[in-house]
Amino acid sequence: MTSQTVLPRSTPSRDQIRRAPKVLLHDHLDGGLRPSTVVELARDAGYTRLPETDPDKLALWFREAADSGSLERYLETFSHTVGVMQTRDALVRVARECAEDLAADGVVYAEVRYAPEQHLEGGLSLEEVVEAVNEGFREGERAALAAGHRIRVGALLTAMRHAARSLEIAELANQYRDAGVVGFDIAGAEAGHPPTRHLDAFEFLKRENNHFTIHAGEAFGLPSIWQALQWCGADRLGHGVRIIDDIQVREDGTVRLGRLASYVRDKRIPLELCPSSNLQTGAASSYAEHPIGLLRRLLFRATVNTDNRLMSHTSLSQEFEHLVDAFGYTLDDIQWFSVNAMKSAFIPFDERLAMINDVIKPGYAALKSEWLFQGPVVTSGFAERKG
Ligand SMILES: O=c1[nH]cnc2c1ncn2[C@H]1C[C@H](O)[C@@H](CO)O1
Ligand SMILES: [Zn+2]
Repeated sequence: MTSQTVLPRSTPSRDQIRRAPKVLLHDHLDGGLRPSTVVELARDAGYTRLPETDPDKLALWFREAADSGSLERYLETFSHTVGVMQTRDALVRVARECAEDLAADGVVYAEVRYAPEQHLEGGLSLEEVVEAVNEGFREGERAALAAGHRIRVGALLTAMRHAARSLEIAELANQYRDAGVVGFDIAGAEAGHPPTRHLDAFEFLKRENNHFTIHAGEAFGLPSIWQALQWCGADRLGHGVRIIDDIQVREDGTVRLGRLASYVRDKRIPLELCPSSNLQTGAASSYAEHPIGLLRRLLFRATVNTDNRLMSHTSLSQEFEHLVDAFGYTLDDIQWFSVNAMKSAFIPFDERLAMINDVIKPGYAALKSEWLFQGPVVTSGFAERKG
C-alpha cells in the first residue's frame, strides 16, 4: 500500500467560523441592539410604542417586520430602536454592547455607523451624541479584552439621504476624525433620494482628504452606483450589489463586464455586501443566487457584512455560514473576504497592514492547521476528515 497525503476536507465548522478573525465594514448601530436592551431601555425611558415587550417576541417581530421585501418598510422598524436611543446613557450602553457582541463573534475590526441627527430628541447635541457612542465603543473594547477578545471599533457618521443635514454631519465627521470617527456615509430610502443631492457634503470631505462610503445599488440600480462613484467620489459602496446588472453571463459561461462594472473591479472599489439584508429587502432571492458568488469568482473587492444584526437576526459568523452552505466556501475564502475588508477600511495604511499580517493571516493559519492536532496521526492511507 502506498502512503498518500490527502489534504483535509476544508469545510469550516461553525465554531471555526466564529473564531476566525473577521472584519466588518457595514453594520448599523441602531440595527444591532440586543432585543433585551431595547425592552429595558424602552421601560427606563417610558417609551410605550414597542410592538412587544418580551425580548424573544420582540426579536421575532423585528425579523418578520423587516422581512417585507421592500427597503422602505424595512426602514420603518428603526423607529423603535432609534426611539430608545435618545439619552447619553442609552447610547453608551448600546455602543458598548455592540463592541462586546461583535468581539464575541470573532470580529477584530469593525466600522459601525449611525446617524447622529436621529438621536437629538432627548436634548443631546450632535457632539454629545458622538462622544457618548465613542465612549461606549471604548468601554466595549475594554470589556471585550477582559473577556479574552480583541477588537477595534471605528465609527462612521451617517447622514439621512431624505433629510438636509449632510454637510453638517460631514463637518462633524471631520471634527472627530482623529477621535474615534473614521468616515462618513449616507443611508435611508434610496429611490427618489439620489446621492447627488448631498454633493456639498462629499465635496467638503474630499477637500479635507477624508473618507466616505455611500449606500448605493441596493434598492436602486446602476444609476445610483454611477452617481455615488463618478459624481460624489465614494471610496466604497454600501451594498453595491446591483452592479450585477452590468455583468452579463453568457450561455457558454463566459462573462462580459459593462463599463461601470469594469471600473468598479479595475479600481478595486470595495463592495460592502450584506446577504441576509438583501434577502429581506428583495435585492436578492436566495443565498445561493446572491450575486456575491459571481462577484467573488470575478475577483471584485467584495466584503461580507451584517447591515442590521437585529433586523436580520444575524451575526457576521452567520453570514459566513450561509455562504459556506451556499457556495462551499473554505477558510481560505473567509480569509480572502476578511483581507479584502481590512484593505478597504478607513484607518491608516500601516494599521491596516499590521492587522492583515499580524492578526488576520496568523489567525487563519492557526485555524487551518487545527486538523493536524485533532487526532491520531495518519501515517499511511488517508482519512477524510472535517475540519
Ligand atoms: O440597508 C440599509 N439601507 C439604507 N438605509 C439603511 C439600511 N440599514 C439601515 N439604514 C438606515 C436606518 C438607520 O436608522 C440609519 C442609520 O443607521 O440607516
Ligand atoms: Zn446599511
